[in-house]
Amino acid sequence: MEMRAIEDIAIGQDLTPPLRPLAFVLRDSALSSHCSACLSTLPPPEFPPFAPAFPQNPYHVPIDTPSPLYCSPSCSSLDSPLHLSSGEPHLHSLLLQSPTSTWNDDSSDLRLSLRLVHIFGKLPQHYRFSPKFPGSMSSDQKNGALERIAGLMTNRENLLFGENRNHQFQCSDEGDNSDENDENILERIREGAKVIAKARRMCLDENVNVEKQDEFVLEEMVLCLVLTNAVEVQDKSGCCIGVAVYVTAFSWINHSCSPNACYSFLMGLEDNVELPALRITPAAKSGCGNGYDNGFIMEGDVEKNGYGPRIIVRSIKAVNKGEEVTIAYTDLLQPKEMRRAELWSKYWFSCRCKRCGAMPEAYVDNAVQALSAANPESSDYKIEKLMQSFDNAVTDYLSSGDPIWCCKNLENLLTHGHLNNKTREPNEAKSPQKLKLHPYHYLSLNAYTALSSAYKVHASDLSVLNSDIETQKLEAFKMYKTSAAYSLLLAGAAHHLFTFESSLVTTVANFWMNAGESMLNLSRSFLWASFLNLSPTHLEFLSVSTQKCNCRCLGEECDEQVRMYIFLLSIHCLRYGALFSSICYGLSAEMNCYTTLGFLKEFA
Ligand SMILES: C[S@@+](CC[C@H](N)C(=O)[O-])C[C@H]1O[C@@H](n2cnc3c(N)ncnc32)[C@H](O)[C@@H]1O
Repeated sequence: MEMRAIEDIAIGQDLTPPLRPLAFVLRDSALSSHCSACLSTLPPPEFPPFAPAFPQNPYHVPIDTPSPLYCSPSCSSLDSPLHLSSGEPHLHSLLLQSPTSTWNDDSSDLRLSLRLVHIFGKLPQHYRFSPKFPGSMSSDQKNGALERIAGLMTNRENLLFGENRNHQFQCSDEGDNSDENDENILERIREGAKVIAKARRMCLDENVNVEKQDEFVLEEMVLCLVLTNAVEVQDKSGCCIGVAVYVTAFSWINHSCSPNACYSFLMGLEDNVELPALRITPAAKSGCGNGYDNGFIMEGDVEKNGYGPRIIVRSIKAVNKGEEVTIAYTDLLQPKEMRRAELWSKYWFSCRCKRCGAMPEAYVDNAVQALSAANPESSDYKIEKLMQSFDNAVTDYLSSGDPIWCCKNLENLLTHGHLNNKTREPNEAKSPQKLKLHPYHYLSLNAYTALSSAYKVHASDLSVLNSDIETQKLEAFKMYKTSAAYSLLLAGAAHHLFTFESSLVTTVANFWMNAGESMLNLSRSFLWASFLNLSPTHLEFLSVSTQKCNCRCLGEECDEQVRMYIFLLSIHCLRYGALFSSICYGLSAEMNCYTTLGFLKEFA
């Protein structure tokens, strides 16, 4: 199934109204920090949020389990009934009985499945299960009709029995360790489905002995449907806080590595008064009778949840009438093999989009793997080692929180490309253990992102912890500058790639906004005061900026000027970012930027 434009559509247009999810849940990690109904951030624990406290309370959840929390009684009354009646409260104790289960890391897919089993049970019969689905894609027809619930593909045949794998392995390289992966996913789904079935039976007070596979087929189907259709819900800062499954108007949109549409979320409970029309339609709809025949359902067709993060799809390229509308399921700045590996491990399909099939390879795919002119060719072995070193530096930073060590390591890798001395290529006596990357290389781009963040974190730690010590303030100031410089470099490098692959617009929008905000914060920093009142011991640092100044001003005035230039540059980056954001997210994104700029007027 695929979705097509019903008319010619210009760039930067809404393709759907904001669609409510069929069901959604928070990730385990966000359960204690966000409201489970409206997803707003909860106050810190000293001021307990609206925790269900007493058994007689209607929003009570019998808990020794990580339970949902709500920001208000109304949010609790919206979400608690579904939470309780789906069997979710029993899930945690069941998972505790199998401490080695991989579902213990995050149970959100299981919780989402439980909610969907409950919701699907209430759908009219014709939506529930369509083994003979009339509108399957032609490649699927070879393998027989697909299993669907409420029109949504379960993909169970593929995930569990690998019916489509033979075809997929022919056109992908992901099959190297496929046997092991196949076993893992099979076991994981079987185990997850059993737990869902048990939680459900406990809730219904039925016999919980679920051992034979045919006793949990429905649960398997729904869990596979979640793995195939669920979308990660991100907050404003891009953090994944939840997962949701949407109606077919969204879920039938296929992936492309060069998509013509993107999506974003609207949080909160309020509904828009004027809703944009749905401008896409299922490809198989014409000739298949009405929408019910092919399972195409809009949110109004099912019992309305009335809450949850709404999703909107927007065009990021002009789309012709009848053209397929596609979105990205993965990070488009990754090289082809990484995208394919991720799509395979997460969704179990081999991408058949034009960018993946392009011969010769698209410029962007070459660029994100480019090595510097010093070593234009190098073995995969060395690149893998370098990749590991980058990963280690970032992982160490995320786990130990030592930004300085991370920055040193990453800069060393970027500048010198040093590999661990012990790392030798097999059968190679003494290879020069260096590998320098091009600034567009995906590892460089990831490193700039990490460096920008790590410098900012360290600068903020320094300025808070040692706010009275002049040298520390100066150090913090330098770090803010370095962080801003890396975010600008990142925006510039990604922008170059965007000029060749316009679907990277969402990425560059975020990078330009980040660069603008970083420089804005730098120009507004109170640390300028200490920079301007430097003692003679710091003159060396001061001279770097004054030497470059052609005006005949005094050092202090000159620094004020530098500050103003940074400020002006930040405005340009923010405006540029806002322009791109308005394509991806609509006018509200642009307005947000101008609100920031409105504030800037006072500052100027
Ligand atoms: C969320 S569904 C999209 C709608 C789906 N085509 C359907 O018929 O319901 C995701 C599934 O669609 C298929 N799919 C999506 N994009 C694809 C692509 N670029 N190449 C191959 N298969 C794709 C895969 O089977 C994937 O698991």
